[in-house]
Amino acid sequence: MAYAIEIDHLAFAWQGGQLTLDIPHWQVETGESVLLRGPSGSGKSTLLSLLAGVNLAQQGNVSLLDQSLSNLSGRKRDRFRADHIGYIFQQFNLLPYLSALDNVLLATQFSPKRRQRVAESGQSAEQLAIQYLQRLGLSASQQQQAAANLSVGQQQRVAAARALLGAPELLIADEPTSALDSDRRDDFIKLLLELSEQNNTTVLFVTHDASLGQYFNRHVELSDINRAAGGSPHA
Ligand SMILES: Nc1ncnc2c1ncn2[C@@H]1O[C@H](COP(=O)(O)OP(=O)(O)OP(=O)(O)O)[C@@H](O)[C@H]1O
Repeated sequence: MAYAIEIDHLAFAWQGGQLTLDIPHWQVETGESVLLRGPSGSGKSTLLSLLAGVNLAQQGNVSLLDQSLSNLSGRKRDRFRADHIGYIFQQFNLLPYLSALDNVLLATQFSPKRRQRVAESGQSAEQLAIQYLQRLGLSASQQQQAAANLSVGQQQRVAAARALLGAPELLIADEPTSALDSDRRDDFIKLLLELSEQNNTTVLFVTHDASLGQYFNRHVELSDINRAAGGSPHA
């Protein structure tokens, strides 16, 4: 069985503090869409920072697509991330002065692999980026606007289009729907999953909202896999 995410004996504490994460074992299979839920402060963003290679675990191993992150140098980790993983962070990390469209195109500018996958689709990166933005509900004129001038909900959609462009094997989303009302949020998630499925992208979606579980193959409570949260792990 191939795993998109595999965690073994992971332990992480912020400096000088108690353990935030103590995860004996956890896996996400290739092709799954998984909702990971936990209340505010339970360590979701901390776990994602380890999956993004922004922070490194003090103990244990995190592998993405069968590649152990701790075996890669910082530079190689950046390359691996750009080539294989799409992220939607809580703060979106858009460049404020670039247009929405140019922000989406950044995904391919930093990754030859993603450019290659776009080329294989028979369309240009720009054509695909425009298609994604359109499907996510941004008009042609909004696509040309600087990211800073878009609403928070629109910025979320730009971040989603950027994460998906170039068909990364894995999409990791950190509560990307908090700025949307519930109808729009449900539409956004359905579309995100539909686009991911078209690209054969595995999805890990992190939220505090359990009502979203219905859209995913699997719903996991962080407290069920994380011993540091006080509960005993079932998985
Ligand atoms: N940069 C940091 N430095 C020190 N402690 C941190 C840092 N980031 C998070 N923490 C601590 O780690 C714990 C888990 O926080 P984290 O942000 O991972 O939770 P979360 O589940 O993502 O919460 P939310 O849903 O509110 O985003 C909290 O006690 C928090 O104070």
